[in-house]
Amino acid sequence: MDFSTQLESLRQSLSDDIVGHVTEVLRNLSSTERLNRPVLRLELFVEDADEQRNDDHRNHGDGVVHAARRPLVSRVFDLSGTRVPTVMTPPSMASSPGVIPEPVLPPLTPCASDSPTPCLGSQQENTRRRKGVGGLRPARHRAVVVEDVDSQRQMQVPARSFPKRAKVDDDAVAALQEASLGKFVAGIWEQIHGGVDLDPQSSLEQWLGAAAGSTGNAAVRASENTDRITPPGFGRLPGMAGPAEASGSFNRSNSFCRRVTQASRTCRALEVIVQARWVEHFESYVDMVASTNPSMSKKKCRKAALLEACQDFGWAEKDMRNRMRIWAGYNEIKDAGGWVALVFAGNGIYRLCKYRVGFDAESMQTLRALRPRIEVAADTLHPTWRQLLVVVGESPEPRFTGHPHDWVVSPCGSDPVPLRSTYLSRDPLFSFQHLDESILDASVWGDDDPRWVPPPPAGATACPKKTAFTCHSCGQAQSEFPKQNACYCFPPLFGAQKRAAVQAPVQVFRTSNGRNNGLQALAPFDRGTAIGEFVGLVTSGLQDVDVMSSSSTRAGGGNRTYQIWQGRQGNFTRFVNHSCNPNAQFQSIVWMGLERTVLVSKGISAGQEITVDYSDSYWRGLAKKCLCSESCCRYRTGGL
Ligand SMILES: C[S@@+](CC[C@H](N)C(=O)[O-])C[C@H]1O[C@@H](n2cnc3c(N)ncnc32)[C@H](O)[C@@H]1O
Repeated sequence: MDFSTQLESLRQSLSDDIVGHVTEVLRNLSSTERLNRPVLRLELFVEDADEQRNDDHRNHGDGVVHAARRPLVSRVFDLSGTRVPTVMTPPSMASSPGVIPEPVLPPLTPCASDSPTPCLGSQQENTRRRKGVGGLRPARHRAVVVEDVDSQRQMQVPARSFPKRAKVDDDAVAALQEASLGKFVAGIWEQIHGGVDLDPQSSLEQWLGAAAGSTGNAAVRASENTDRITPPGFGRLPGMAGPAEASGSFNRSNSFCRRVTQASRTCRALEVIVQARWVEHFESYVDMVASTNPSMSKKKCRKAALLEACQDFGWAEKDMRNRMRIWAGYNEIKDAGGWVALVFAGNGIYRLCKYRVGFDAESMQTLRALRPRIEVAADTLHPTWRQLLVVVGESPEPRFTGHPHDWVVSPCGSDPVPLRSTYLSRDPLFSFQHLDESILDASVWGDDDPRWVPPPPAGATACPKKTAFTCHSCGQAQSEFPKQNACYCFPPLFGAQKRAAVQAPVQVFRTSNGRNNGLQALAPFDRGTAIGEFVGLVTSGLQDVDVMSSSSTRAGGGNRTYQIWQGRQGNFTRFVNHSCNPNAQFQSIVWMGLERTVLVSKGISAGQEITVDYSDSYWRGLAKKCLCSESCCRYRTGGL
């Protein structure tokens, strides 16, 4: 019997006997009653003890992760009654121990109906069925700071463990792969959301400035600005300067290199759109030659045009043909995905058009359906990108203006519609202000932010640097300055890696099954990755509207409860729907003394809807049916 057959047979017998016993015993343990959905994760490994000593070197020199290092058995059993299908753990996750953190959404009270408009009700426990209420702005009887909101429709952050980050698979063998349309589209989203600057005017200035700086040639100095653009002494490495100078010189080099890179990126986009347009010129010229020479075959007309082009370009016919084939690919992409797909294409476009893997009618149809969505993202995040199109005679006017999430896109490719229009039937006064940071409801809190968590007394911290703020999770120093910050729990939301200009790659989309809007991931989010902070109005005392309810500990002890309401102000986390089998969850964290709520991925692929579990406290007594369509749906017949 070979090794893999032996493993399979061992796996079978272990699964059926041992697992059955353990599950039965645990099912009756009273300690599991405290868990919402207790699960047992069982992982068995067979390992070579010698090999374990070299644990960091799991790639055995042949680039292959040996089968024995993967779990022999890896299964998750639902102890609440339902057996969850067997999950084979991938090698990269093989070492993550423990139970899968279940997404228990903080008792976020669901947005009653899809209307973000709240109504206030009594603060007493209300157990009868409620109807979702739409209507006017929330009226507060009185701005009351409640210490403990005991009401439904309040989301709370679960006191659960944070979904661990996926382990980087160091053993993965890097292999060159041919580009496919899927990768091409992923590259477009990456370009758009990655902070690339495609403003032709500034790029040109930067390019000239860079050229002047690097050649020292006065003839190419862009302007008197050149000295500002090109860092003095770029040819000198920071190590050659004294420590005092090194940091400043490094920062200037970073900025210079970034600007040159962006300028060359813009030039590349120009090159591709011009080449795509040239193909149209060529075809049009061939048609013209054919119409003026009716006796010539089409083939001969093409050949004549080709030879003429070869002469003008100064290239051999073979080179010209090879290039034309790739440029024709650019043109096909432009026809399906629009100019935007070319401008924001990464380097992958060359390989895609060269090898044409998956370059078929179906792929082009997919790209056609994506085009309006890509345009929404490009127009709103890079409002000047269309100025590049002037070179190919197209209008520089954006089609979509405003914030990226002012538009609701459709998976089928129909035109995006304004966000507001999707709420007007329920709430004629609907408006939504996009926030980067939560704002404090001064009528309730004055300037006393209830999210403030006092730092521990000096000396009580495990942080060696003894800075004022330490992370409650990792115990490391928190700072907005890269050199002082040692907490990397929530990049890119907080701390040194925070990139304010970069928007999370998500879009608000129209759901097809009556849930109004939802949030879709455009790029994958690894398990444990922070997607965004739940921001809105920090207030208190709202009833019968969807709010995130949290409480912080006062300096002198005791809790105070506050709510974050996203009805009129907030960010994209406002559009996350509930699922009984969610792929994200909310997590409470403290960043530099302020409690924050973060939407964290449990493992999300590009194109998936992002969902969380609103929890029982959200659905309890609610006259609404869950439409998550999961087989494990708990509320398909309505609230509990
Ligand atoms: C926080 S909002 C989510 C965004 C919302 N779909 C929208 O268009 O504004 C919560 C509301 O979405 C709807 N919703 C979310 N998940 C749902 C689900 N699984 N089934 C039915 N309705 C859901 C409910 O109307 C709920 O009040």
